[in-house]
Order: sequence, then C-alpha cells, then structure tokens
Amino acid sequence: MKVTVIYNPAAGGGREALLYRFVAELERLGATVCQYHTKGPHDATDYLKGLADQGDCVVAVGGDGTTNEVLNGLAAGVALGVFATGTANVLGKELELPKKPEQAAQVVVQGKSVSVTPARLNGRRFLMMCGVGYDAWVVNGVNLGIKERFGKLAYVQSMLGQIGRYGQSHYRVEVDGRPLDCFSAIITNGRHYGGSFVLSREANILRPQVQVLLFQKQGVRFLLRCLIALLFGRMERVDGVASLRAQRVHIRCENQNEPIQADGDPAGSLPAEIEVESAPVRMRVPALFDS
Ligand SMILES: Nc1ncnc2c1ncn2[C@@H]1O[C@H](COP(=O)(O)OP(=O)(O)OP(=O)(O)O)[C@@H](O)[C@H]1O
Repeated sequence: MKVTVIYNPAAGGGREALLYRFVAELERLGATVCQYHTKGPHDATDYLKGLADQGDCVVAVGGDGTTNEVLNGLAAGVALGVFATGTANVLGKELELPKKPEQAAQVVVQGKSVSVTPARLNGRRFLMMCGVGYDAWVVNGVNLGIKERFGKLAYVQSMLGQIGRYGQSHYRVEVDGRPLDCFSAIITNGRHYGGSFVLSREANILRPQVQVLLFQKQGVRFLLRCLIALLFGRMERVDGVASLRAQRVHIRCENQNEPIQADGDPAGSLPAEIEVESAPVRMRVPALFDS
C-alpha cells in the first residue's frame, strides 16, 4: 500500500512526535510512505494537485481544516485517511477514529473503506459542515493566538463575544427549491459539532444528502436555549429549529460581507450555493465502524 501523509504543523499547536509514531507504524505494517509538511493555508491542496501519483491513500494529519484542504486536492479513486491531531476534530469523532498514532495507522492499513459524499460550497468541497450567521461569526472571530495556546477555549471566547449579534442578520434560504427564512443556518453532513457534541440526530455522513438546520427565531434567549440543547444533543427538539434533508441549498442575505464557515475555517462570504456531489470519496475507518 502506498500512502501519502500530509501533515499540518500548525494544527492543534503542532504534533510532530505523534506524526513520527504514526509514520513508523504505517511502515511497520508494510506501507510505503511519502510525507509532506504543509507551509501555510491551501498548501495541502496545491501540493496534491501537482503530485503525479498520490498512491492508494492520502492521509491528512491535522484538524478538520487540514482534511478539508486534502479533500480539495484528492485525485479521483484515491482513498482518504485521517489522523486527527487538530483542535476540535469533528470528523474524527464522526468516524470514530482513534487518537493514538499506532491505532490510527492500523485503521489506514487494516481498516475498511466507507463511502462519504462531500458537498460543494461555491465550488469548493467540504466534508463535515458549513454555516452562516452565528456559527460563521464564531469561526471568523476566533483569536488564532489564543487557539494555539488554549485550544478549544478560543471558540468559547468567540461564542461569548458574538452572542449579542445573533438575530441582526436575516437570511433567505432555498432548500431543494423550497423558500425559507432564518437568522442562522448550519448545513451538516455528519451528526457532530464542535468536537463531541451532537448537533443533528437526523444527519448521516454515509447518506448522500446534507442535513440543513435553520434557526428561525430571533433573540439571544432563543440562541441560549439552542446552545444548552446542543450540550444534550437535542438541538432538533428546540421550537424554532427546522431540520431538513437536502441535496441543494442556496443562501442569500441583504447585508454585505456576511461570512461563511466550512469545516471549521472561514470560507468566504455570501451568497452560498451548496450542492451535494454526485460521487462519494472512500474514507478509511476502523474495521468495527458501524456502516
Ligand atoms: N504550516 C502552516 N502554518 C500555518 N497554518 C497552516 C499551515 N499549514 C496549514 N495551515 C492552516 O491551518 C489551518 C488550521 O488547521 P486545522 O483546521 O487542521 O487545525 P485546527 O484548527 O487545530 O483543528 P480543527 O479544525 O479540528 O479545530 C488550516 O485551515 C490550514 O489552512
């Protein structure tokens, strides 16, 4: 098995020792490994696009942002693996990927493949989620210095800082052609959010559809109710939260420069055209993963 390992030294504050253990185990299991350390944003995508032979599998070593950039450079027919060493690692939770480097390497070589269908946001692929409104303001408001030093606490700080803004922007959404309104929206492929919290019990990453969560009531009290419901995995039970399956979503806003987030990183601004892709990507998961 030929494996290309893409390591982001900035993810999770840097995990070089874990990378070496991961690569050593891949080689012990008989894999031929080609390693690349990214130099900055989008480098993973550019590097992979310029690579003549990506091998049998490309493994992203980093967080959800790194996996997103690898996904955007992945050649057709090549499997995608993840060794989650980032801050939140939502995809790792979703696919029950091990945190120990030796076990993560075993998943790549000895695990199984499942089909996960990415979606495109304004032409760029994402695997887990994208969002507008509060969700996107929080991602865009994260202080990178604090994130490097204190990890997830940077998100908590940003969440507190953005609460007062909720409800000030109004979005017009078309979900498979159906017109709807909201004050925030999250379009998710998987169930998890912000780490191990369950955002949607309706979502299924193995199904070629996204789950669209629309936050349709205004006011900070409603937002706080949603955040508490998230802690208990009951977001879809909150009165004012709509949850719909879709293939295609369009989002507009009259305000200028309304940001979008995708897979936990800033992803431009509205309008947003989101469409589930026609072909899945094969992802390496543990042999015991329930598919
Ligand atoms: N050498 C580098 N220096 C700085 N940033 C980089 C480098 N290589 C890649 N990046 C950028 O780092 C960003 C953050 O990485 P990533 O999202 O994987 O880690 P994280 O934020 O710690 O984890 P998570 O998204 O799971 O919370 C990526 O979007 C990528 O553009």
